[in-house]
Amino acid sequence: MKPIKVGLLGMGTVGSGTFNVLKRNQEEIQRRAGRGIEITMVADLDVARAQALVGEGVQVVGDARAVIANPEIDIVIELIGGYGIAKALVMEAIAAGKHVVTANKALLAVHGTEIFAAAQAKGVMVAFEAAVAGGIPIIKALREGLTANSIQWVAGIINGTTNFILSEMRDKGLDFGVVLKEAQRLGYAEADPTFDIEGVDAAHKVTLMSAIAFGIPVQFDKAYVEGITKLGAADIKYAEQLGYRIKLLGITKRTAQGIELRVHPSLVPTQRLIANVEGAMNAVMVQGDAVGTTLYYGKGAGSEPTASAVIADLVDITRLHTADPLNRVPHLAFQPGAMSNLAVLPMAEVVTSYYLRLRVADQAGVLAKLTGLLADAGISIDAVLQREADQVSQAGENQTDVIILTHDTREGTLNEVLAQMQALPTVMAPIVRIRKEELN
Ligand SMILES: NC(=O)C1=CN([C@@H]2O[C@H](COP(=O)(O)OP(=O)(O)OC[C@H]3O[C@@H](n4cnc5c(N)ncnc54)[C@H](O)[C@@H]3O)[C@@H](O)[C@H]2O)C=CC1
Ligand SMILES: N[C@@H](CC=O)C(=O)O
Ligand code: NA
Repeated sequence: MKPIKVGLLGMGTVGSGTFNVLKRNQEEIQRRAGRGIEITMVADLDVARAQALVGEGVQVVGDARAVIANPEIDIVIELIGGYGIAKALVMEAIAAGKHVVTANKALLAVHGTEIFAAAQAKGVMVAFEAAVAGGIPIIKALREGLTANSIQWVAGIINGTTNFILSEMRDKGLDFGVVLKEAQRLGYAEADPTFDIEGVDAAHKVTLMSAIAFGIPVQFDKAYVEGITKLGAADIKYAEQLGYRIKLLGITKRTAQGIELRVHPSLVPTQRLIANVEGAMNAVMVQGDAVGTTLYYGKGAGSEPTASAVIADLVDITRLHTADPLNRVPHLAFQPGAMSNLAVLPMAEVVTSYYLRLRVADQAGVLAKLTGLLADAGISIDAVLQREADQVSQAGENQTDVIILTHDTREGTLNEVLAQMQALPTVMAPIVRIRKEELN
């Protein structure tokens, strides 16, 4: 089957990430989608810059309407932003019968009712996973994964720029303005950063989540919005002393009287997971009556994290509209005919690092012997710890514990060294080995 053809409007931070990730992972994405997905036409005001980014094989134009007018294009990705030209282009793409993927939360939070109605009438999809919490699949979780639940509330850190500012101010004592400039440099901030710092961007996102969680129309105009600009450094410090962190939260909650929809700085107990979400990271908590509380964490902004969500929407649309109905949601995510025969490794081939605890005779030269065996096998040591003198008597007058952290090595190699260590007369008990995962 021929690839599905996609037109991309706006080759900026997210547009270039989308192009690059789709190109880099095209083979794997095709095996999931059941059909190739190709960006064949791009529009940007800066044609030369966009052409340099996509290379010669892709047509680049300055007029986005030329993309919409191209009958070969099935899906239009809108990554220009704002309510102006972006709204006109999205409405025109829908009118032309194209599916639309957008990261534009401002547009959907304010004009969503009109846009979704037009798409419904035309029988096309408007997909917007990237619009809320960037790369975190929160729209899919709310819309599909949690579909059995009566959702009670959703609360999240959904603006990377402000979370970055609050973290840097607290940890490094940096000035608000300096950190904001850095967030802009890193591509997190909106074209108009007042949207970030005044809570408007978070309100756009929580408005969309509220609609999906409670089945209500998008109603940005009803949201209470308070940003972080009036927050003093002293409040961040005092909150910390009282056991709280200040986070800009977007909250929407079902109550007997109606729906709460609000964005404001909030004190959150420091021991909560969400209080420890730092930098530009996002996290969304969802409370459902059946599932209880769930938490979704990840990068809410930036070029490729946001692209990840844009492409997930492209795959959804491709599957729904072109795949064999049986394989729209392939059982194992990849189309049945596109499974890989990658081998699952035997444990001996796994590479990881280790914590070792050895009960040894408390004699000179024992430690050197142990570290020598590791060195001979090419296993480097990250840290060594010997029990304190006052702990020795508990282990026995002539014995002590040695703890060794290794760097990464093959499990098979370590097993050979462990066997040699265990055979030493100075090793007095079975060696304890715990694998170590940095998970970063
Ligand atoms: N940057 C981020 O981390 C995230 C951004 N978003 C959203 O994604 C959208 C795009 O954001 P960014 O990529 O950061 O913006 P950007 O400012 O980096 O890119 C926008 C691009 O659109 C082009 N453009 C402007 N007017 C145009 C027109 N009339 N026709 C064709 N091209 C035009 C610009 O030249 C620019 O290259 C926005 O809606 C934003 O809110 C969503 C999640 C994260
Ligand atoms: N400006 C936004 C970008 C993503 O939506 C943010 O800082 O989170
Ligand atoms: Na998302």
